[in-house]
Amino acid sequence: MRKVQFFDTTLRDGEQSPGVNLSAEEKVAIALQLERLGIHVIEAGFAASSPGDLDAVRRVGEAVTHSTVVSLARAVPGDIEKAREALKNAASPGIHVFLATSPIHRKYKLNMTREEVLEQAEAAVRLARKYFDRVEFSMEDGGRTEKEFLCQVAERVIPAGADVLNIPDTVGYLTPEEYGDIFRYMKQHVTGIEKVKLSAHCHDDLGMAVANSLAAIEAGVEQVEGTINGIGERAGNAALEEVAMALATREDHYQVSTGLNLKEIAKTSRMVSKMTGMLVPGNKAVVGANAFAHESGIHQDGMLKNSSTYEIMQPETIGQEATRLVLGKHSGRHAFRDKLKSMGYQLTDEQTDQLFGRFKELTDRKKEVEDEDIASLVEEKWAEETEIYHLETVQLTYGNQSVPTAFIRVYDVRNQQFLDEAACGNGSVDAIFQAIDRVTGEKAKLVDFKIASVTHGTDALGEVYVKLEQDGATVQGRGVSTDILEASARAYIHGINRIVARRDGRAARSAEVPVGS
Ligand SMILES: CC(=O)SCCNC(=O)CCNC(=O)[C@H](O)C(C)(C)COP(=O)(O)OP(=O)(O)OC[C@H]1O[C@@H](n2cnc3c(N)ncnc32)[C@H](O)[C@@H]1OP(=O)(O)O
Ligand SMILES: CC(C)C(=O)C(=O)O
Repeated sequence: MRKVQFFDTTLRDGEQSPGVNLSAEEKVAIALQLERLGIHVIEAGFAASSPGDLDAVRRVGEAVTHSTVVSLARAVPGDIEKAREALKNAASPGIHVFLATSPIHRKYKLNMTREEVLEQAEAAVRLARKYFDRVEFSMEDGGRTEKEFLCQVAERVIPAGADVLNIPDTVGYLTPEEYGDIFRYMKQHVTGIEKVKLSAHCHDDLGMAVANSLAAIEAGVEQVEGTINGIGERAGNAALEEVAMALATREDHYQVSTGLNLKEIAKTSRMVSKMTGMLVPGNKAVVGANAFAHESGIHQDGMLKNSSTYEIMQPETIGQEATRLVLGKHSGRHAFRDKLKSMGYQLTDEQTDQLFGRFKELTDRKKEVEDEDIASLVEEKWAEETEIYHLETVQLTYGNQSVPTAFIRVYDVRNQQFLDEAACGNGSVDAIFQAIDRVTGEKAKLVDFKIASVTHGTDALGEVYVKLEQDGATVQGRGVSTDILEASARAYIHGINRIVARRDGRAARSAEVPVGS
């Protein structure tokens, strides 16, 4: 199978992302991880850009042992000398010389004629070749350059010593077909093209960087350039992890091998995100947090039956934790049952169905249902099975100028009737507890009261614990709700139910409690 090598420029073009500034230590750490990933060429920086970057390029060059380490350089002797100085002790050094070739760049940026560009490109490559065994030459803004001029530049730099010829789509302007055509055209028209590797370097201004890179590979390039997580100047570069996974997953189509250690992808992505401070969006292909997460019931059911129904690649392939079935608004019974089972609950079909209804109600109020939410639902259900008074309504009147008043309606399970009462209190919770005492006819002493958040966010479930005492015996009560006052009422009634059950000799059926593992 044809081989395609990966050129990573996270440490150079990636660092050109606004706000990103990597220390030499960080560059070395990322470079060593890129080497573990099997990246063939690592662009460590732009030695002439600052003494700090020269030092970083030097340190990367000396730390990395297998991959080739290159420095970027403009087509001027000063930059080439700096790259040479930075990489003189590198195990496998190289240089990446560039000069813009497009009419726009020639006219407005460089103020150079075509002939001047040809001469400067050739001279720079000739000098670079004196110092380096591996010389890459890039025709900046090649994507917007006249095709026959690209060929003329190529025919000047190849004899001067370039061994890699890169045609970047610097401003992310081309369509995949147009980009592929450039390489096909050059292969047909450049004398000596077989002596060099052709390379693709794409930017993502129109969201086509990965598609363009793949089109270039189809057109026969042997090297693809990009960055981890697609970071880089403006909208960024081609995301190498996406290119790698497209080639691996669709090997049947592309028919190329990369030799990359794909299992290192997730780790590399996390490291780059952490060190650059550039967060990976959840829906990002391959490495986003949701790339292997399934939320909807129909998909989750399919996944549980066979993962190939909704996954074209496995998270393990990129060294990622297993697929996540996220329980939420769109989940169905299969996924819910699977979750209960994985948490160690053994419930009857009837219990599961009843809980599923509540779970659906909860998902209308809460975006993502976590394991703790499920545990709370199950425990709440069990509490109800031992229930004597069931809370129907809690209603509060509160104002900073008035006495808090609570109205409580409970269902008396034994006598099958609704009971109403109201009471005032020192505060909202006190008013609720006093109204519950009245409606149940019980009098309990509150000895402890704790509030905890079960899950995260403003829509989190709140959990209230109470400890009640009556006639020297204490019981605990627990209530859960997205509203903390409702959770308080539930906890208190739970405690009262236990007091009554105990007094009436009705042993709480705690032995039957399904327990989470
Ligand atoms: C497409 C790319 O990503 S290219 C890489 C872009 N990366 C960077 O620019 C990051 C590092 N850059 C830097 O630190 C600085 O720009 C430096 C140190 C390289 C140069 O700084 P300065 O000397 O102050 O020049 P400045 O950046 O303002 O302007 C660039 C100069 O280089 C010239 N130039 C641009 N590209 C090239 C090139 N490939 N070869 C030769 N000269 C070039 C410009 O025409 C301009 O020259 P002028 O001063 O005669 O008008
Ligand atoms: C230096 C070149 C390859 C570049 O980064 C670009 O054109 O985007």
